[in-house]
This record gives sequence, C-alpha cells and structure tokens, in this order.
Amino acid sequence: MEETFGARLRSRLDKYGPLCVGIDPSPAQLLAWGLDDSPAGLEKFSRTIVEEISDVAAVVKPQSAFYERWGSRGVAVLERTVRDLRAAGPLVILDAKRGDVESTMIAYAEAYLDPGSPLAADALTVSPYLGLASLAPAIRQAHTNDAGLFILARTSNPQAEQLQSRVADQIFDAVASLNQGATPLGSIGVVVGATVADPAYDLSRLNGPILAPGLGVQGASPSDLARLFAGVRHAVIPSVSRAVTENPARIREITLRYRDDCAHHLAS
Ligand SMILES: O=C(O)c1cc(=O)[nH]c(=O)n1[C@@H]1O[C@H](COP(=O)(O)O)[C@@H](O)[C@H]1O
Repeated sequence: MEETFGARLRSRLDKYGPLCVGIDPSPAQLLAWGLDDSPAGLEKFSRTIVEEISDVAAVVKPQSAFYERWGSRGVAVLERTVRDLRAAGPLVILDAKRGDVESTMIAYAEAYLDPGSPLAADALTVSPYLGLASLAPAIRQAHTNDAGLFILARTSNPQAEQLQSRVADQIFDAVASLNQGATPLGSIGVVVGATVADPAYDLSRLNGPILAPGLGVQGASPSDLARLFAGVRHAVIPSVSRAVTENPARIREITLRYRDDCAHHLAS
C-alpha cells in the first residue's frame, strides 16, 4: 500500500521546508519573461520552473486556469507539467477549485485524482459552496488513491470575508472529523489565506494541512504566518506564485529565500 498524501506531505515538508511554489503563467508573467502568450510560452515558462525548483520545493501548485485559456493545447502543457513535476519529486496540488453536484463531482474526482487520468495530481483544490456533502466523491477518491484535497475555507482575497466567515467553522469541523486519527497528518486540507487579518479560528482540531496563499503580490509576508497559525505551524504550507516566478533568472534564489524565511517564522 502506498503512503497517504498526508504522510507524503509530512515527509516532504520535513525534508525540504514549508513552501509551495505556484505556477501561474498569466499573460503578464509571460510578457515579463519575454515569452509569447501562446502554448509554446506556457511550455517554456512551466518547464523552466520545474527545472529550477524541483529539488528545493516541497510542493508545487500549477494554476489550471492559465492553461485552460489555450484549450486542448494548453491542457496538454498542463498534463506534461504535472507529470514532469511528480517525476522530479515535488508533490503537486492542482489548483482547479472544482465543486459541483455529486454526480458531476464524481467526474472531477476521476479527472484529477484517479492515478490513471492524464491530469492525475497528488491533490486538488475544491470549493465547498455546493455543500460539504457534495464533495463526498472527491473525498472517497482521495482516500482510495492516497491523494489529498484542499477545501476552500477562508480564502486570501479581500471579497471573501463577508461570505466565508459565516461558514468557515463548519468547514473546519468537517475536515477535523475526516482527519480524525490520521497519522502523521490527515490528507484533507483547507485553504486559509496568509492575508487574513484575524482568523479567530481554532485550527488545532484539523489534523490536516493548511494551504496558505497570499504571500508576495497579495500582501502577506512570511512574518505574518507565525501569528496567524500559532499552534498549527507545523501543518502550514505557505504558497507563493508571482513573487517567486516573475524573474526567470532569480526563481531558485527567491524560492530559497521564501522557503527559509517561512521555515524561520513557522519554527515552533
Ligand atoms: O487555492 C489557491 O491556491 C488560492 C486560494 C486563495 O485563497 N487565494 C489564492 O490566491 N489562491 C491561488 O494562489 C495563487 C496566488 O498567486 P500569487 O498571488 O501570484 O502568489 C493563484 O493561483 C490563486 O488562484
């Protein structure tokens, strides 16, 4: 039997330090690199990041939207990127934020979490806004395939608070019960933005990973992590995309700097 996603994540974070590098090949990023906004540009951007950081980043998170812009040619680049990353070592969280009625959720779960799928990743971001129970097929698929999920709970964008603050605790309760008894870490994670001013949530019950995007361009810095995630620092995966990848000549250097800064601020 393979190790669970939570176990693989625990050992990768322990070995490489707490950081997820996001691959977000937006038109602006491609332009900054002097690349065409085209599938060939996506390919060069993605391949360069895979080569620069696979041996130093615990986790990598490609953003599906930027590949989907190019239809099947973009998705083909995403497939290669996910496959190359997994072969090189990092765990891959595919950021597609899927969520739908149960029957459709079965298909999303197969598309991203079945090891036989061309887009199979280690974990997927999912949205709970069709009801936590609608995510059941993805949870089943994750458990069957030793994969993981990251459920949006309190996202990094300023528009999120009014809606999400009403339901975030329900999501944390559900995730806590899904991860009960898992060692060394559950495979069902949550997303809590590093930009959140005062979360006031008890995250210690989760027994699962916390993906924390929002570092860099969205305004959070590694020093925010310690206060925000006091008591659960060992389970945090800080995530940064544009701030690490905007200059192709400095990807590795800036990745190492973020990684070491995050490790410093998350040391318990
Ligand atoms: O699920 C995510 O990764 C995510 C959740 C969230 O709350 N906020 C957030 O920014 N993200 C994603 O993380 C990335 C952030 O990119 P940067 O702002 O360039 O670091 C984007 O791909 C977002 O879609």
